Order: sequence, then structure tokens, then C-alpha cells
Amino acid sequence: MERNDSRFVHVVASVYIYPNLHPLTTQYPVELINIRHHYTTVRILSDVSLAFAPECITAILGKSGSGKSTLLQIINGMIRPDQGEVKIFGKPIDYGNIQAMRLQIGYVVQQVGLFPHLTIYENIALLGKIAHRPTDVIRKRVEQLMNMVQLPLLHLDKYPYQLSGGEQQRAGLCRAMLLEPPVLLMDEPFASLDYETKHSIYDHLIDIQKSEPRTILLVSHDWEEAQILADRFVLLEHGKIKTTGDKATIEQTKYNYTSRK
Ligand SMILES: Nc1ncnc2c1ncn2[C@@H]1O[C@H](COP(=O)(O)OP(=O)(O)OP(=O)(O)O)[C@@H](O)[C@H]1O
Repeated sequence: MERNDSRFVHVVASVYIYPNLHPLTTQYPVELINIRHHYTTVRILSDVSLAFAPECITAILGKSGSGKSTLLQIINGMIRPDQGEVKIFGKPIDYGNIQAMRLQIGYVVQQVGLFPHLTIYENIALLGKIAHRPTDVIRKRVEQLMNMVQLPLLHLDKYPYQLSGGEQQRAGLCRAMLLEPPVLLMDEPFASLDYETKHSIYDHLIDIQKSEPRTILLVSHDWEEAQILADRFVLLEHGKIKTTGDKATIEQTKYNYTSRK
């Protein structure tokens, strides 16, 4: 039986469920069922079925162009797949009411995407305002998050250009976590950072995950990053699931995968 046989759902890691025998339940915060997607005539994702375990960090690994970012954008509803279904906490995405679902899903990208005309406070607090949270509650949460990632509070009134790349990335992380989303999608968030800054943010992320466990899907092509941060992983190759596994198997998979001709 091929591992990427679309009749099977890969439950990360390495447990396979036959949907007809064990209907998927809401125990999985994010489920992908037979996802297929094309850009123009090129197929980017083929029959991807996955169920992501709750409160774990799952790395989505694969070479450039393997479809990792497309998969993440399908999960947060930015892209509607040509075929298949995405379920968030057991419910299929309602594309007519995407905003409500987005409040449950934080999204962090490499380019950070802080608004240049807003202060760091205003950037981090933005979703709180949109969700009509009381100002004092938002302020408290912003300060709590900044403390968690060790971003000095004196940066609150600064503009993004006045912060370093690593500080901006931490502010982006705070913004994504403001509403305590149970699911956090991260698309190569640390790729542009230097080694030391990256490692210091890894430490903060591990600490945050201990105090506020959430389901994190981390797109990366960095096996070392996956080894440090991830509990589980999915390896994509040409838009298909090559394999899935847990932390203990990342190193061997990396060796097998990267030493191939
Ligand atoms: N909007 C688009 N229109 C057409 N093709 C696209 C679009 N977005 C991505 N692609 C193509 O789809 C393929 C998969 O892209 P995707 O960004 O999902 O891969 P990736 O694994 O995240 O790559 P990378 O690691 O380089 O970011 C690539 O060949 C890319 O050129």
C-alpha cells in the first residue's frame, strides 16, 4: 500500500486511519481531506489527506516549490482548493464567512507584514479591535505577549522601521497570538533571521508553547529548525505527501531524503 494512497488519511505522525472504518472526529483541529489544487494547468497539490494533532508543533517540510505555502493558504481559507475539503475543528470551512474562522487561526509569514503607518502597539492590537475586545483587555494581552517574547515595552510606541528584523518578527508573532488562536500557521517565519536571533526566538516559541499550548503548523525547509521545534512532521514532495513522522524520526528522514541522488 502506497503511503500517499488517497484513500488513507495520514494522521501526523505515522498512524493511518481508514476513513470508512473510523470516521474523522473533531479531535483534530485541522483536517485535510483529498485536497487537490492547480495553478493554471500545473497541479500543485495531489490528494493530500492529513489530520493534524492538537497542541503540537507539526513541521511541513519539503523543497522549494513542493506546495508547502499553498497548503497553508488552503488551510486558512485564502485559497479554495479545486477539490477536497478543509475542516477546522470538525467543521468544513465556510467560504462565505471566512472572517469568523480566521479569528481562530493566527498566521505568521516571513515578511512579517506589520503595517508601517501603525505603531507596534497598534499593529499587535489590531485584531483585538476588529474583534471588539475591551481596550484594557487588549492592552494587558499585548504586554503579556511582549514579555513572553522579551520585546521591551518601550517599543510599544515605535514604528516597525525603528525595530530590528528579529524584533519585528517577534512583534508579528505577538500579533498572531493576540486573540489566543487555538491554531497558528507559520510560513517560514524565521527564514530571514540570523542564526542567533532565530535560536533566541525558537526558545521563546518553545516557552510560549509550554504556557499556551496550541496547534502550530510550521512551514519550513530547514530540517534543523524542525528538529528543534517540531513534535511531528509532514514531508511534501511535488505536492504529495512523501512521509509523515514524529520528532524521533526527523533525523533519519532528513538523512534518507537529503542524501538521495
Ligand atoms: N499564485 C500562483 N500562481 C501560479 N503559480 C503559483 C502561485 N503560487 C505558487 N505557485 C507555484 O506553485 C508551486 C508551489 O508553490 P508554493 O509556494 O506552495 O511552494 P513552497 O513549497 O512553499 O515553496 P518555497 O519553499 O519556495 O516557498 C510553485 O511552483 C510556485 O511557482
